[in-house]
Amino acid sequence: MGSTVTPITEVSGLTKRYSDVLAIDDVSLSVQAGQIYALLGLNGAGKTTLIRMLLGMIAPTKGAARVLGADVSAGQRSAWARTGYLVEAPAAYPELTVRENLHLYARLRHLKQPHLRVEDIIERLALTPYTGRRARTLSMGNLQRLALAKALIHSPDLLILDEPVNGLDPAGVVEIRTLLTGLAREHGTTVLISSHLLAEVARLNGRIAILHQGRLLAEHDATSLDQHRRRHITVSTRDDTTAEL
Ligand SMILES: Nc1ncnc2c1ncn2[C@@H]1O[C@H](COP(=O)(O)OP(=O)(O)OP(=O)(O)O)[C@@H](O)[C@H]1O
Repeated sequence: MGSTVTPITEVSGLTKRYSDVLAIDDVSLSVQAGQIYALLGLNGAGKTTLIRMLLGMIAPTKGAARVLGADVSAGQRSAWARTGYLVEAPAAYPELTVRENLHLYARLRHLKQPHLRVEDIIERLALTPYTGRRARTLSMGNLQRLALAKALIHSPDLLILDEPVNGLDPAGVVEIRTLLTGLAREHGTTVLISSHLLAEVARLNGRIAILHQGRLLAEHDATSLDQHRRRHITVSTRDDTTAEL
């Protein structure tokens, strides 16, 4: 038996141009099963653009991306059933309660035993006190939790999260970190996450890809980043100053 392991996500020469802006510039990377892979970059680095291409929401200008065996760059949609995602602002049906929203998502995903899944995910995302609240009355942090619950409701093999801790208080950030590392460790879930916070992604103990002005500058294992480098990784910004990520 061969021991070749197919990456969960494989990106090769991926490029996205918006008229004169090269949002993603010839990016190649691969994400292995069960890995936590963080895209780290400043505002405008291209994180959301890359994630949207991986989800098949936008087509690349050039290059290829395969996700869970599907050629998403060519419009194949088969990865959707095994992928959970959260991209940009969390969205929910504003007039439905937290529980009603989750039941709706469970139906959209054709889940068996939707009631059990909904109750389980409510507990795991600490949404129990809010189940009867309409989504429009939730705080930003709890709306973010609801969006994560939606992303996880079908126990996906791959979780793609664009800045998932935005809007969460410090305790919420720790909860989400614990949830993500637990999913990867105990369930083998692959997590692809974007962030502009180096300290936060370093704590996930996965692989970190530094994205800047659309280019993938470097990849590091979080464990190999010592405290000094964690504090001092800087990149040149467009105006030639440096900024800490
Ligand atoms: N639809 C679009 N039309 C034109 N330019 C776009 C479009 N979407 C993104 N861009 C540009 O592409 C670049 C990358 O944007 P992107 O949103 O991917 O970055 P980001 O790293 O996710 O930033 P942020 O952290 O602020 O969300 C930016 O210069 C942005 O202005």
